[in-house]
Amino acid sequence: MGLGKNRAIDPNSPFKTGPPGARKIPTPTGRKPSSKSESEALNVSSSKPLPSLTSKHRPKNNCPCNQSLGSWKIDCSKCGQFWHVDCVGLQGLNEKSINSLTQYLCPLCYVSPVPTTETTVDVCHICRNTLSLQHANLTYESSIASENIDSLHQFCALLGSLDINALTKNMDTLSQFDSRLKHLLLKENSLVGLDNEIKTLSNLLAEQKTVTSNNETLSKCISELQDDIKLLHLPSTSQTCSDSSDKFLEDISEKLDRICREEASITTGLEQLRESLEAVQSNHLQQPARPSNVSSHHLHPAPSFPVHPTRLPPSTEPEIPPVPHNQVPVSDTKPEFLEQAEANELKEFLDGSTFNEENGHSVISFGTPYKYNGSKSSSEVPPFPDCLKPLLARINTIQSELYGALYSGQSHLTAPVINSCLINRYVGPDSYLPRHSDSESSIHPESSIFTISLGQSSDIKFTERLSGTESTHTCSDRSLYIMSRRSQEVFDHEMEKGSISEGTRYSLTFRCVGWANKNSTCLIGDSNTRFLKFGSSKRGTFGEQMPGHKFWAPKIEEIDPVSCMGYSNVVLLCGINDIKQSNIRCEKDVTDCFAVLKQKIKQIQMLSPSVKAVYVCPLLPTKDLTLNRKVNDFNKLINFDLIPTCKNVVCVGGFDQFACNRVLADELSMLFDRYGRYDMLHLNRAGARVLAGLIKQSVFLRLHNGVDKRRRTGRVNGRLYSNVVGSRLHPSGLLDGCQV
Ligand SMILES: O=C(O)CCC(=O)C(=O)O
Ligand SMILES: [Fe+2]
Repeated sequence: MGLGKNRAIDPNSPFKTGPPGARKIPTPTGRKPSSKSESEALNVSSSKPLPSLTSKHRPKNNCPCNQSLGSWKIDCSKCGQFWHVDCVGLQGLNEKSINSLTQYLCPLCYVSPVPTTETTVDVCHICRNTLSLQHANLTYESSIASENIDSLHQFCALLGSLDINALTKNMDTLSQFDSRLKHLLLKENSLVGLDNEIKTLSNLLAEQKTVTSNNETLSKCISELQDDIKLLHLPSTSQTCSDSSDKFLEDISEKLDRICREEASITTGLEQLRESLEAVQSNHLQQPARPSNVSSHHLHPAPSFPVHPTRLPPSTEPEIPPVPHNQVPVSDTKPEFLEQAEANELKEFLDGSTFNEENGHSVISFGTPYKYNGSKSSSEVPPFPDCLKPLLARINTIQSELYGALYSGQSHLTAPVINSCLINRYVGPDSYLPRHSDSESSIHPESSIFTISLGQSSDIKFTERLSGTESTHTCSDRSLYIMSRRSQEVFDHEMEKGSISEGTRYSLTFRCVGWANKNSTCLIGDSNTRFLKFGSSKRGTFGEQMPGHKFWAPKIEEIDPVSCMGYSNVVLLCGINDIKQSNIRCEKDVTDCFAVLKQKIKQIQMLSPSVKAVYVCPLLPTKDLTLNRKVNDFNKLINFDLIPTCKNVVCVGGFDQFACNRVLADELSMLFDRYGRYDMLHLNRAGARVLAGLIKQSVFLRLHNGVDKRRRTGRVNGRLYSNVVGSRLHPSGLLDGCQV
């Protein structure tokens, strides 16, 4: 044990000759030096010469202080000289600790390399130790430095021998190879798609042939049938005739059955062929075609709706299970919502107002302008008149109650505020309201539409678009009915001619509208979205130009397509909790997780025609390299399968910023989780800020066709946006899959 070596030695230790002492023998109670000679001896700077430390005749059993101080003695492992522990600055050492020392070098034997004992008889021992330590450090550092210099030399030599030109060329070739590979992969994808389409078409054509031959059989059957009928008409001549007529009837019913079956198969075949041809022509393979006039409000007569959404050929895509939309045409009604007096006052006000003619009825508006297709009113809309204000307040109370019930326990959220009123006037049985839905993107997706009826009662007809199911709601005088904005994605409503008899009906329709709702965003994500907040307050991450709502989906299966209904943008950040499960081992398992995500995206698009684009965030890198391999597999599928094959799906770009040395960057992530464990995958607030910026950037770039209007530039943070979001992630070179 080298304890003595590293201990600072008390410079005041007196070195005096004295009576011998023994280690482990405690001396009587210690005392402070009191005599003049003692205090002089303690002063190293005193002119009095130090005792000769090299004296051969120095008695070793006595501490050189020559005092019998009350402390333990310790002997030097080298020279055997005994010292009081106090004299060598080791106060506090007791018998046990002295015995546990394996080695102790006394101040006389501990030799500092610089300066040497020969030159430093007069040098204080502290200085010797300090210098020795510094020297040791220096030696160590210079030994390392020389090693480093060696490697530096080797590196420089290597650099010198490199042919930089050849290297650059090789890099170019490699990157060309890389892009060709991506191109080929893409091509292969679309070739497979085309191949499948051709197969389906040729199958259908084959069926068509059968159809033609079926047609021939059909006409043959019909003529046989006609013959049979003729025969039946012949007068019966014998008894056997009734038997044979039974037989005839049997034959006929059999033939009729056959005809029905064949006719059904012909119709289906033709229908399929037509659908498929349409799909190929319009290259519109996923979304159910939405008739262009559906969203137009108060303008067109009832359009026809496809009963089935157009599907991809069955061999390429699995059938998408339909999602229950959980919506009803009318979510609530209140029969006598208005008091008679209030109703009379309102009627009087409306009878004296000037309305503008529209299709089948006339209108007047108040508050925030509500724009819809076919609207003829000017953009100058008067504020709410005093007689409508109490009604508006009552409706807002109901709106906040509805919102509160929908998002109970989330008191930080603010309910939509009803701010617009459109009043329709219908006069007599010729008046009507064309089939439409109130699905304008300016209407708050989480709000409801409130309609109060005054005067003649009438029927409002609702049609579920996909199934064609119809229902009717009767609106009596002074009543209120409520429709959710979400329900507008799946139901149309109209008032048919003849719905009211002679007289006038007013309908006062209240909505929450605003220009920013056109960019309403539904963010569905896992724990890495926890710091993201909608709202224009200081703490909001997306600002007032991008209002929205956050929904929690830790796993892909928990993404609820219903929550997206009525939003313009859907942002998805989900999947890491799926692929990190221990049963997800190989690429195929990751592909299965991805397939669920793809299916969810299609369901969202099928369910909600308002959704203009689905923005998919690639999975963030984690700090686990093994997990990152699965992350890469998943992200590859997003870029090489999802984006090229799905319309209106955008990959949020710029995620390479989150990685440093192939793992989630420390400065953007949490170090520890709330249990104090090392956190592998969560962004910290700085990371969340970057994430929000990237999402916002993707949404705004697409919204403005590649120009970031917030900065009035095609550049993002001074970099070309194509470098930030596009080219790196999207192999086809399209702007991150954006198909505006
Ligand atoms: O008159 C009604 O009850 C319906 C009015 C309506 O649908 C509308 O204004 O959008
Ligand atoms: Fe409407």
